[in-house]
Amino acid sequence: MTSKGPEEEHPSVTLFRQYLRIRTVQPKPDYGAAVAFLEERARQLGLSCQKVEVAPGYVVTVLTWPGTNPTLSSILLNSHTDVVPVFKECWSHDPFEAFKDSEGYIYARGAQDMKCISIQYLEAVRMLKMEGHQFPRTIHMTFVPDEEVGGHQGMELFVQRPEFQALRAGFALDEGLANPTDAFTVFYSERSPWWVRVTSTGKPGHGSRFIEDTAAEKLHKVVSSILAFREKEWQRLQSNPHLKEGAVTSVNLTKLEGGVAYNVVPATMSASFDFRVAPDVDLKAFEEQLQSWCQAAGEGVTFEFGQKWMQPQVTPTDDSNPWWAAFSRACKDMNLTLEPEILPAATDSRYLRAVGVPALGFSPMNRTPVLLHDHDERLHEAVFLRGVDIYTRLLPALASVPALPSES
Ligand code: MET
Ligand SMILES: [Zn+2]
Ligand SMILES: [Zn+2]
Repeated sequence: MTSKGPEEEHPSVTLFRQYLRIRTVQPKPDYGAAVAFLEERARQLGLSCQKVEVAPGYVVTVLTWPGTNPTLSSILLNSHTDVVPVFKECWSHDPFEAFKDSEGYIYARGAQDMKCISIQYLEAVRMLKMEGHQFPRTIHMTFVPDEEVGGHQGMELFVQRPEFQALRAGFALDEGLANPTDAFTVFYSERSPWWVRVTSTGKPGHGSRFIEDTAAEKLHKVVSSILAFREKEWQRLQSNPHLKEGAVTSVNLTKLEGGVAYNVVPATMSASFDFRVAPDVDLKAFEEQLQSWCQAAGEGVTFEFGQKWMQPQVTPTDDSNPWWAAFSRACKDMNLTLEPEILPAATDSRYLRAVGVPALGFSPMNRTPVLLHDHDERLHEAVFLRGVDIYTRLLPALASVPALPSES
């Protein structure tokens, strides 16, 4: 598939730009418009469309292309419909206009994360159907809400529903990251998000006095311990060229709260941290470490979790995994270089892997800077169209994986 001049835009690109204009932006996404768009795609493609309301106003939309052998497990192509907020004044173009510049770059929130993939799945299925193909395994496309705020009103609930069981997913594809080089990154695991709020309590009083045991002093100690740990992990990453970012634990101090006035020493202060814990870390020992940092700071220092993922899973990337074998073979046939890695961030794949569905995070965007969540998020239309081609090769391979030992 090649891109065309501005006078005759490729219809897949036009569709992509239409989808980008739907304002599914957190914290108040227009999910209704996205669902209506997807229902219309189902109608155009002749696919069944199921809507599962996992929480009031939170609909998971499932488009299904039945396979010829209903005894086999299915392929699940997942994408989320929401996008993160923007700092509009920092963009070169309106982030919800899907402006395309003269070189073919499409600027929009969601251009990389991950409205491109939703449309690439749909367009690949459309092409394959149009060419008259049919595959043994059923292909389900799931479009889920709420991923960008943790998936708690989306995939986390969906995987517990009977409608999810009924899909009989054997393998899933979900989002990954762009790769600025010629290669494509594929993610077989993720770090566990641990969002931790440390609250320190101490003696209040007049801002002019040397008060002992203040909340601020003790919070400072915890912040220092955690930032020292951050530095240690950063050095470990820097000093070992074999380690990729997802293989070490990261942490950022993301919030500081407390205080009422310059001259009043507050009795309470808190600091919030976004930890991303590497999948090989002993989580029990890690929690004990948090505990001991807080204890070492003094009395009255506690912590609570805003998010605490406890089930890191790894999808095998060797030929013992027939899904990996099919995926990597199809990529090899297309001459794509794959770089398998652990995703530094978190996606809905963690919920799928936790219920036993092997999943790979893959965003078919090479020669593209990683711009998700950034200003001027953009994707070149040629890269987008190449991605459609890539799925038209991956889907036949995955949907034709022969019956597994567990399926016969
Ligand atoms: C930790 S919830 C997931 C939200 C987002 N995908 C992130 O990694 O930050
Ligand atoms: Zn995403
Ligand atoms: Zn995101």
